[in-house]
Amino acid sequence: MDTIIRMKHVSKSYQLGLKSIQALKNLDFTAERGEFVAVMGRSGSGKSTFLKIAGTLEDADEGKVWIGEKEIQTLSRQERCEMRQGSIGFVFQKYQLLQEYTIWDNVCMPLYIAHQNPDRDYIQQILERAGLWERCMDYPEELSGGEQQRVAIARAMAAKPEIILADEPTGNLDYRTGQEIMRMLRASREMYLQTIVMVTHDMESANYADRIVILEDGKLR
Ligand SMILES: Nc1ncnc2c1ncn2[C@@H]1O[C@H](COP(=O)(O)OP(=O)(O)OP(=O)(O)O)[C@@H](O)[C@H]1O
Repeated sequence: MDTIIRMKHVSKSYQLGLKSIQALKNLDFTAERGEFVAVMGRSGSGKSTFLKIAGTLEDADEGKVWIGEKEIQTLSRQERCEMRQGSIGFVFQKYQLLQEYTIWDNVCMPLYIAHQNPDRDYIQQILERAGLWERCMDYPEELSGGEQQRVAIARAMAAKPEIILADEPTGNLDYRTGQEIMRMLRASREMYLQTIVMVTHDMESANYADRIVILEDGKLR
């Protein structure tokens, strides 16, 4: 097995005034290269916190996280940022596209931020696979919710990351459009051998994954 994400004994609390909220408690998790994992759990069970820590957007209070061979806690801020830009693509429930930029520029944005030149053939390929090549000079507000989420997935893939982390990617979409998004995620995993970790409330979406884990009491089972 080739482990790409490993989390060991991870704990995370938030301080709200005098109150401490424990979101994750001694959590262990591994994802193998090419695996598609769905994370479910009731509201407030820590799913987004888990994804942010796996994606190195937030630090754990305790425990360790590895992305490939790299132990995150040992990296400098700059190294961590470069690792994230190169290895991890994010998809959010609310798409988070930049309205004043075209679809093409939205998809290329992670590369512009990392001062890299887009691989134009590859970007065209992922836009074609997303069914959006003809729309690439349009703006996000001219697209439907499902189309915007397909742009967000293409954007997550722009830097050819090994890992895609998706937080409720179908949460804003109707059933049929949600299924389209899941098929797109699954197909891109098969084409580019990415690891996908997806938080969802929706059992239909979770069924596209190879494995479903449940977050409960700050731990996965
Ligand atoms: N920045 C923060 N400050 C304070 N508390 C927070 C913060 N982020 C999360 N929490 C708390 O941590 C717990 C876990 O939150 P998290 O967003 O990870 O849950 P979730 O399972 O993703 O929830 P949902 O399904 O409703 O999106 C919740 O009790 C939440 O209120």
